[in-house]
This record gives sequence, C-alpha cells and structure tokens, in this order.
Amino acid sequence: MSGTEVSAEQVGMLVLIGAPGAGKSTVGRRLANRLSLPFVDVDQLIEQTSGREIADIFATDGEATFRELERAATVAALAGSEEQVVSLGGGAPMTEAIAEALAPHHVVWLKVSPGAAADRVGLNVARPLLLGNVRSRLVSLLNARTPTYQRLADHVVETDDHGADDIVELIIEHRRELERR
Ligand SMILES: Nc1ncnc2c1ncn2[C@@H]1O[C@H](COP(=O)(O)OP(=O)(O)O)[C@@H](O)[C@H]1O
Ligand SMILES: O=C(O)C1=C[C@@H](OP(=O)(O)O)[C@@H](O)[C@H](O)C1
Ligand SMILES: [Mg+2]
Repeated sequence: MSGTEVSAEQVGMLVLIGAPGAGKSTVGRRLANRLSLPFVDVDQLIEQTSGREIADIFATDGEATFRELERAATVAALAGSEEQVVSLGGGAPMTEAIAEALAPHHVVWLKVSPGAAADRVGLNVARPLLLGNVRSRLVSLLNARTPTYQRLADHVVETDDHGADDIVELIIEHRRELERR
C-alpha cells in the first residue's frame, strides 16, 4: 500500500503537531485519557525502542541519526489501523514521508508563540535543539516550520492563553462538530 492509500479498516487518528513546548506530549496524553483512546508519544517510543534518551542520540550520533529513528517510529505509529492519539516531535512534520503518512489522519496544530514556548520549556536540556538562547532558537525553528505546520493542519488551536485541559476540550468540541456534519 503506497503512503497515500488508506486501508478500508484504517480510521483517522488524532495527531498533534507543533513546535517544541506547544504541549503536544502533555495535551496528547490528557486527550487520550479523556477519549479513552491509546496514546503514542513518538519521542517516548523512540526512547523506549532505542533504550536511549533523545538528548543522548543527538549528542552521540547526531541529528541525522535521530531524524532517521524519528521517521521510522512516526511512520510506524501512523500506519496502525486503530483509532488513537499520536503526539509527534516538533521536527517530525518536516520529513516528506511523515507528511504523506499524516494524510489519512486528523492533524491538530498546537500553535504557540516563541515566548510562551520558551517560558514553558525553560532551560530543559532534554531538547538539544534549544540549547543556548532558547527563545531565539524557537523563533528560528518557528520561522522555518510554520508553513509546514499550517499546510498539514486540519485544526489549529492557539495555546498561548489556554491551559492544557482547556485545549483538550477545544479539540474534543471541534471533533464533535466534524462528526455532526
Ligand atoms: N497549554 C499549556 N499552558 C501552559 N503550560 C503548558 C501547556 N501545555 C504544556 N505545557 C507545559 O509546557 C511544557 C512542555 O510541554 P510538552 O507537552 O512537553 O510540549 P511538546 O511535547 O509540544 O514539546 C511542560 O512543562 C508542560 O507541562
Ligand atoms: O523540534 C524538534 O526538532 C524536536 C522536538 C522534540 O520533541 P517535542 O516537540 O515534543 O519537544 C524532540 O523530538 C527533539 O528534541 C527534536
Ligand atoms: Mg513532546
């Protein structure tokens, strides 16, 4: 089956994309609990299957190796047939194979300003790309990635002024509206 075909039994997953610090992991986990659906956080999947932390993969093998592990884990998570919530890593949608794998699913872009994201992630060393001046790194990441997030998103949620639980409800309400159509 090519990346663009959807098997008959495949149902759309709820997939969260957005910059680091947008809340994909936090909101994804709560959203899955609220909907009683399985949850896959691709970063966690990479760490579980490789037995290594992401920061260590970056430091020891470099970003290219991480992106290869991320591509394989993300495509595998999106290829399943059961309905679930999947939270991607911030850089995943930049890969063409992943953009294709997202096509059959409901993609929610958690939009966040560089300032809000910087406040949230702080000096968290778990995000190697943000080492140094976190805010300016986020500005450049967002400048490079926003067009892709925008292109892939079926639903955009502004997160700066909403708590994670509010965002969960906004996503659920939007999904209900789609089901009523
Ligand atoms: N809507 C929000 N408002 C305030 N803080 C948030 C929000 N969403 C997530 N956070 C916090 O921001 C940090 C990063 O969240 P995380 O879910 O890891 O983001 P991502 O997976 O998109 O990088 C965590 O400390 C989390 O508790
Ligand atoms: O933006 C990125 O390129 C990355 C974001 C991280 O995930 P979160 O977006 O969940 O922090 C993680 O995949 C890795 O540090 C790379
Ligand atoms: Mg995350």
